[in-house]
Amino acid sequence: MTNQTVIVSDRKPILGSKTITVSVSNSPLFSSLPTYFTFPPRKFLELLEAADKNNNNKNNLGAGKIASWVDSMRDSSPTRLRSSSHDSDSDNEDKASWVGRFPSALNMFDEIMNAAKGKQIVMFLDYDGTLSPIVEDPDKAYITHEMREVVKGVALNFPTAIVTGRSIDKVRAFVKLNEIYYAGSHGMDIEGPTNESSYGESNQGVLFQPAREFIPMIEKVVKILEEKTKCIPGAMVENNKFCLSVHFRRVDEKRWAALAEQVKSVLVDYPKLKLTQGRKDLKVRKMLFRSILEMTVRTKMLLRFYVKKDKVLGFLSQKFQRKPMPLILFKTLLR
Ligand SMILES: O=P(O)(O)OC[C@H]1O[C@H](O[C@H]2O[C@H](CO)[C@@H](O)[C@H](O)[C@H]2O)[C@H](O)[C@@H](O)[C@@H]1O
Repeated sequence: MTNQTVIVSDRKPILGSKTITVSVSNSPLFSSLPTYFTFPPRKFLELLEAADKNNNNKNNLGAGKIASWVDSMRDSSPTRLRSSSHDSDSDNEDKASWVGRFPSALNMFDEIMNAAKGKQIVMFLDYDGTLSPIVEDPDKAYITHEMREVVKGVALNFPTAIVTGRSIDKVRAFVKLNEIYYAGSHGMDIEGPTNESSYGESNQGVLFQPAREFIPMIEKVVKILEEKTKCIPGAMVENNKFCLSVHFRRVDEKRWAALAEQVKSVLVDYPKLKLTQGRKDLKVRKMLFRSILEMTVRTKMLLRFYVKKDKVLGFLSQKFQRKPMPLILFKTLLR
């Protein structure tokens, strides 16, 4: 029997409490998982980790890299220093350019339906900037009632997962739906629906937590970073359980480079943690796990949609090996 880091929890929705670790193969609990969510074998994770180690000390970033992060962070979404009219002008220009670039899912409806014949459609939804607007305070990124109902409706028809960098507890507290999968901490924490759903399967909080042993390290780094960055007004460190984010959005742009330098200097002592740039945040995590989540669905019998970011792009992919095709999905519904 192969021992995998899959955990079956008796935790209740929203507030996690106790967990127990089980071996997965031949487990009746595991076999109750819908077949479209199978997890990669431990060996696969180990191979990825080995590849990661060979990727020579990525946190040893030069000044050039920090400068390019700062530039791309500036471009990633409007900053608080710009006026609101500028924001809406640039948003409109941006929207016009991406609308022109990608096909509309509605115009391709028949093709999508043809592609879906005999397959199970599965939905992957991003949270921040997709189901909720991007806001300055990450603790206030609320989903509207209308959007919650949309997600619930989707989940009643298709297996639906929210994939996010946040911790599951935080995103679940926002979304408050039991019918969906939550993949928190960039896919390092996966939990199934906690009640019966209309697509027939019932799970009781099945978790996949391949980086569990890193929790103490993340907690330590959160504390160090909080201490180190407290002299920079607006800087915020968010503990996402298996990873963390350092938020720049409320920091004066003139201090971004200094903040990035501080983060980098802490990470030098933690070569197992990777530093990547997000939308006005720097993320610290063990590996790029989101792609692992995407690879968990390995059957050709699926048609997968990814709905990501405020541009509301959907990514349609029939086979996990193939590069997903971007298309505009639910343009009016989700904005
Ligand atoms: O799942 P991702 O798309 O990679 O993003 C994960 C991060 O989302 C949240 O931050 C983002 O949204 C915030 C609220 O709108 C915004 O203030 C922040 O600037 C954005 O980066 C979350 O707070 C982070 O922990 C996640 O890493």
